[in-house]
Amino acid sequence: MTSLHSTQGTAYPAHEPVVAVVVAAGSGVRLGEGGPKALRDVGGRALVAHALDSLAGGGVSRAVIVSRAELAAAFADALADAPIPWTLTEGGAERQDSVANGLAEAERVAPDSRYVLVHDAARPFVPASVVAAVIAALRSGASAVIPAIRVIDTIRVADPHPGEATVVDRSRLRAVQTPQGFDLATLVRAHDHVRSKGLAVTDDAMACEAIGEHVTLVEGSRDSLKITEPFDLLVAEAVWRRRTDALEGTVW
Ligand SMILES: Nc1ccn([C@@H]2O[C@H](COP(=O)(O)OP(=O)(O)OP(=O)(O)O)[C@@H](O)[C@H]2O)c(=O)n1
Ligand SMILES: C[C@](O)(CO)[C@H](O)COP(=O)(O)O
Repeated sequence: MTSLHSTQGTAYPAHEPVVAVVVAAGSGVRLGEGGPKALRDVGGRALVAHALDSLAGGGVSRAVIVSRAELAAAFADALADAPIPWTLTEGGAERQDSVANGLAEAERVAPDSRYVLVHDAARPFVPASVVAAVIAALRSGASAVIPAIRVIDTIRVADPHPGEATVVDRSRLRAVQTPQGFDLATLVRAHDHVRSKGLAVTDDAMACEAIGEHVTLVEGSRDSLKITEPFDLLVAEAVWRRRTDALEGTVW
């Protein structure tokens, strides 16, 4: 029997499909040499494959990977044993352009998906529990959901005067992660809006706020670090080793 979940007066199946747009079209300049970032290896598996494992574990049913067409064969290799079906589409100059392209492809390949998660391939080790929490918040009626964590350093805002900076109250600060979850039609409308207005956004929740949507926070995870610089790869290796050890019963 299919159970139904009611959101704003409309009934939807509780386990309707969720599509993810996984952006992987960046240049990876800060990571440096070693090939496309999403195809870099941790624990014998490409980062994009780890990302799909995490998304599938949390309840995502199919994925649109956004990258470069000339990497299609390499992605097919890396994702030969992916846990969910995926398709590849071309990226754009900025992350927001890549997301917009991915959304168009998601509407094409997954017209039955009411919800979309937008995820950085550069965050391969997001725990499945975080993915599931984002989806649960969407199913509870939120239209835009972001995972976020507290900051652990004292933070200062740099003043215009060189060498001077002002402390800010870090108890109110949050570092924002992905996957960010949305009602698919709302996010498409948000991206159309920011493009037509020429607005630059660094994440998709910002695009939704630009059309007046409320953004809901759920707890993120430090495991979900964004692999940006070479040091981050070392941390990712450690996160992966801890996970593998946990599966094998080794205590850290
Ligand atoms: N035009 C772009 C830029 C970024 N991204 C993706 O957005 C995510 C977050 O970007 P970041 O980690 O900052 O990656 P890069 O842009 O690749 O890094 P860099 O700035 O060092 O080149 C990554 O998964 C990246 O592939 C994308 O799909 N298209
Ligand atoms: C979307 C994001 O991961 C949220 O923290 C982040 O903004 C992406 O990184 P970028 O360097 O801004 O592309």
